[in-house]
Amino acid sequence: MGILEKIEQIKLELSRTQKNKATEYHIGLLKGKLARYRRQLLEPAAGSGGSTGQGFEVQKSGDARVVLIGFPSVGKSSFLSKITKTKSEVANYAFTTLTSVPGVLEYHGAEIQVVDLPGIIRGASQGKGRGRQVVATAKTAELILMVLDATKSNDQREILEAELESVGIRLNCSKPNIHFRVKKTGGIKFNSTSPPTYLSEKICYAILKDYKIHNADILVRDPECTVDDFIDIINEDHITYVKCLYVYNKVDAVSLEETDRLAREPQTCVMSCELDLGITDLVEAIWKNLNLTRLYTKRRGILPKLDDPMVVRHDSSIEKVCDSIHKDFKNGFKYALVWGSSAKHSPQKCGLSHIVHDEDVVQLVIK
Ligand SMILES: Nc1nc2c(ncn2[C@@H]2O[C@H](COP(=O)(O)OP(=O)(O)OP(=O)(O)O)[C@@H](O)[C@H]2O)c(=O)[nH]1
Repeated sequence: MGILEKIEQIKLELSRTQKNKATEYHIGLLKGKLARYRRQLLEPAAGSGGSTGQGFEVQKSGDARVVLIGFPSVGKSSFLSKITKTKSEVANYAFTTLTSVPGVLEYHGAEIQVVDLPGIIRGASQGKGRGRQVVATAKTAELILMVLDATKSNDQREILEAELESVGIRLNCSKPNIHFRVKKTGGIKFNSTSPPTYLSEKICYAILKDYKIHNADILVRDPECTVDDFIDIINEDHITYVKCLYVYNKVDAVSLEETDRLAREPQTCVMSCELDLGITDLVEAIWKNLNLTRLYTKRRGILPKLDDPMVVRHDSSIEKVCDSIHKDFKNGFKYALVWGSSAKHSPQKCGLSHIVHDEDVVQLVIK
């Protein structure tokens, strides 16, 4: 039996099994197996080089990457052509976007790469080479924009969420608070800081046995952790936690009440590409969600260039700043002078571990 059939069989069994206390052990085991097969499906077959020739690859560039995911004809190309310099083909028939069209959004001095992913993740959960690369691209994004059609039912969102979930992409959540370490000897040790509500030692042992892991330390630090969380932790290398903004387009075609209702949902923006509504608010929401830090670098005795910031990730240290200038830069580093909200006094003399804030001014002093 191929992996795809095995996956289908487990999904069928899961849908047929009633959820209750008596079946939770069985369900947990099935979920563990499902995650294992899905992982295998996404791993490139040995010798294939991970590609089928009709590859999909977009070089990462700029300060951050945003990917657009959505069903055909929801308006992804229209949106992309509004916010970026790249012109992409717009047509009123499905599947215009056959290959990816990367564009660059310039905002607050940052260059944000926006990639329109071809189709949805469909192919990937079927183990197709191209779909696999689409998933890999989505996993390198700092933000996913799920573009939805406000005139259609919410099924579109549920289908996309399930697709992303099945390829190991977790939206708007953080890694479960479980410490897990595989060891060479010593058997399996299960501990928790307070009694877990949903996880049991028995189910963790059974799942690990199925994964052929016989020696490991488990420490559950959050009592609300579930079996799904535990499975994510043992498959950690294949799971990516990404922020997602839900974007409802075509609100010109729905009532004001409906637009208002959608706009009030968490992590949601509404827009109409046709009427040019909500686009600037969405761009601002993208910026806020990316949480980038702008730094103005200066030389001694010269005012900083306020129109040309250097952009680094949130919570970056001076070391990261040096690395983004040049990989050897920190070898010659002596100290940094920092002005702005991260400095206790202006300027503060800082070392490599100092964490910078948005709009700080930094002067790097080298030996
Ligand atoms: N009413 C309305 N129609 C829109 C809006 N934005 C886009 N459309 C229409 O929707 C159709 C699809 O737009 P595209 O931008 O090509 O959609 P897409 O998601 O890129 O589609 P694919 O390339 O097939 O994936 C076009 O006919 C657009 O004119 C909008 O805000 N309101």
